[in-house]
Amino acid sequence: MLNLQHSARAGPACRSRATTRKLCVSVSAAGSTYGNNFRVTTFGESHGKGVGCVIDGVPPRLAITEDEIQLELDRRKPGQSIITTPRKEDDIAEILSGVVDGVTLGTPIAIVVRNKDQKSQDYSEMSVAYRPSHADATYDFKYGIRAVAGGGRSSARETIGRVAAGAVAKKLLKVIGDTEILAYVSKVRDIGCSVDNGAFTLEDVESNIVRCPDQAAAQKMIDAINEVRTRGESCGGEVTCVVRRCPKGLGSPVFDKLEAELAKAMLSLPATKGFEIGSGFAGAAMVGSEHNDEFYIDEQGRVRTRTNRSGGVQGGLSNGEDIVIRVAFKPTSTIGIKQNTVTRDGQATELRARGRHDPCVVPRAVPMVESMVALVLADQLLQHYAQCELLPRDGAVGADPTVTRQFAHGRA
Ligand SMILES: C=C(O[C@@H]1CC(C(=O)O)=C[C@@H](OP(=O)(O)O)[C@H]1O)C(=O)O
Repeated sequence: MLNLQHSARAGPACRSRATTRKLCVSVSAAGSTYGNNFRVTTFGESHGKGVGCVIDGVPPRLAITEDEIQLELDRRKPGQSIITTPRKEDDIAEILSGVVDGVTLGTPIAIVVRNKDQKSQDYSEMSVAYRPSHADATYDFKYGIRAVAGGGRSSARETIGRVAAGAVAKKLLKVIGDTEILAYVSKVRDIGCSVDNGAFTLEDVESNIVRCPDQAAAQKMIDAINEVRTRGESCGGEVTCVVRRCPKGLGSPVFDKLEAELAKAMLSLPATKGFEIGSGFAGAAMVGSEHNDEFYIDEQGRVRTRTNRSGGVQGGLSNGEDIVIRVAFKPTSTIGIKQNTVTRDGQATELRARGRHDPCVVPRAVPMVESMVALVLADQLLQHYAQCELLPRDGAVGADPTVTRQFAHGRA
């Protein structure tokens, strides 16, 4: 039985039958699992005992170590620089199952990170009043209860499970197709940058604390974040992600088109408000002959496109060109500026939030974006092999010889 309340008032105080419509529906398991083949469930709250993930469907005999997972978690962890939340966590990953002597068994992989530096007293005002534009209010509307301290699962801390699972997915994609997934901060407020999407490296991204390979722009971005931070304010930005050497044919028409899956994955990250692929919204102003990516055959006999306004996806399927996406993140909603809000029992009030928060989420969002892209691609890779690579092909020029040959020879 599901109660749909039409009023914005919620919680135990609001149980009026007059405002309640009752529907009989079957309630399915909700929200914390992504993927059908490479299937990831994240668990844990920001101020609970720990957070992590369970990954089911990882192929057996994949080499993966805790160090490889830790490398990604270190890029995501709080307290890493002056422009991130000062909460101090080491975020040490423990693999509990599914891996023996650094090799996957094909059984569920469980990874846990224990929480250590919770300061739950910072949330006393927020137990009474909702933070404007935070998940506080909507979690209460939906569930009638919420983990006040740290925001529970609405905290960016939940993304630890995604990043840990993403490290495994990245490794799988690297081994199968030498696929590389790299993201960087491409905008903070209105400060953009100039980066060659075909050439930047992980070292370029990690060469400064804001994670923008354009050093001059990076300094302006850092200054802008510091300026809002010292005022108790926050600001937004954009992350660009590039996938190099993505196998052709990933994505599943019609509802699971690759860009649809990528959009869902990106917009499931905290604080996201926009998604673009290839030409994105700018494509709406072009004519067809400007926008189309003309085909040609390269020196290795592969079907390529000369331009990449499609962003590596055509007809919902990867075409082998670089996948290029952009994700917009809003300003962090928890700020140290007094704002109007309401209490849980319906009184107008003001709130100046205390606690430790990111003045801008994009520097730490970089590994989160890469991880979610990896989860989408790994899931679609397994789906593709399950359906499309069992029977021989007729040698059409569009087939992907690299990936198909590796698979056929069992080198994965
Ligand atoms: C702890 C992390 O980020 C947190 C994200 C966050 C929020 O509201 O999203 C609020 C803060 O939590 P706390 O008040 O417990 O310090 C951040 O520090 C993390 O990402 O690991």
